[in-house]
Amino acid sequence: MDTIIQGKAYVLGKNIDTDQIIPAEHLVYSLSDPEEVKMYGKYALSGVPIDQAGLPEGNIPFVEEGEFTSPYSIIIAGPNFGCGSSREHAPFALKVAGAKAIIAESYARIFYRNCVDGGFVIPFETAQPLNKSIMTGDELSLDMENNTLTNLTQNITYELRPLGDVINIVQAGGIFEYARKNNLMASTEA
Ligand SMILES: CC(C)[C@@](O)(CC(=O)O)C(=O)O
Repeated sequence: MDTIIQGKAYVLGKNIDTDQIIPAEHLVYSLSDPEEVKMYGKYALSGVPIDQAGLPEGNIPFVEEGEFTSPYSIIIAGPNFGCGSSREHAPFALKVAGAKAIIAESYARIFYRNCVDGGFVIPFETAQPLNKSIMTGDELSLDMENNTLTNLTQNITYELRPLGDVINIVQAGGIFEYARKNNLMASTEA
C-alpha cells in the first residue's frame, strides 16, 4: 500500500454527522450495482449546509452538480466527525466520491470503525484544529510512514497522531482482508 496520500484539501467544521455525509434519502441505492453505487459519490457530503461546505469561504460543494466524483481527496475537519448514526454508507459514499483520507480532531467511534473495517477511507487524528489554517483546494501530502501532513500550497508541515493498531487493518484493505491475510477466517478462494 502506498504510504503517501496526495491531493486537494476539502475543509469542514465540527460535528459533521452521517446525515450530512450521506442524507438518509440516498440510502436507497444498491451497494453492489456499479451504476447505483455511483449515486453515493454524487451525493457525498451533500447534506452539509452550503455556507459550511468547503471552508473558510463556504459555498464550495464537495461534488459539483452533474459530477459523480470529487476533486478533493483529503477531508480536514474539526471534532466529532461522523456522529449521528451507524450507517456504513457514510464512509462508503466518501470513498466512492474519491476521498482517500480524513484528518479530524476526533471521530464518532462507530464511524471510525466503519472507515477502518470497511477499508473505505483512512481516518487520521490531529491534535491541532487544522481546519483553521488549511484552506479548501490546498495541495496536501500525507505521509503515513512518518505521520506528517505537508500543506504544499502553504509550505507548512503538521504532525498527525499515529494510526496505532488499526494500521494493520488499513494496510490490509479492511477487516476481512486482514483476517484472511492472517488466517483468521476461511478464505473464500477455492
Ligand atoms: C437503519 C439506518 C437508516 C440508520 O437508522 C441506522 C442508525 O441510525 O445507526 C441510520 O440512520 O443510519
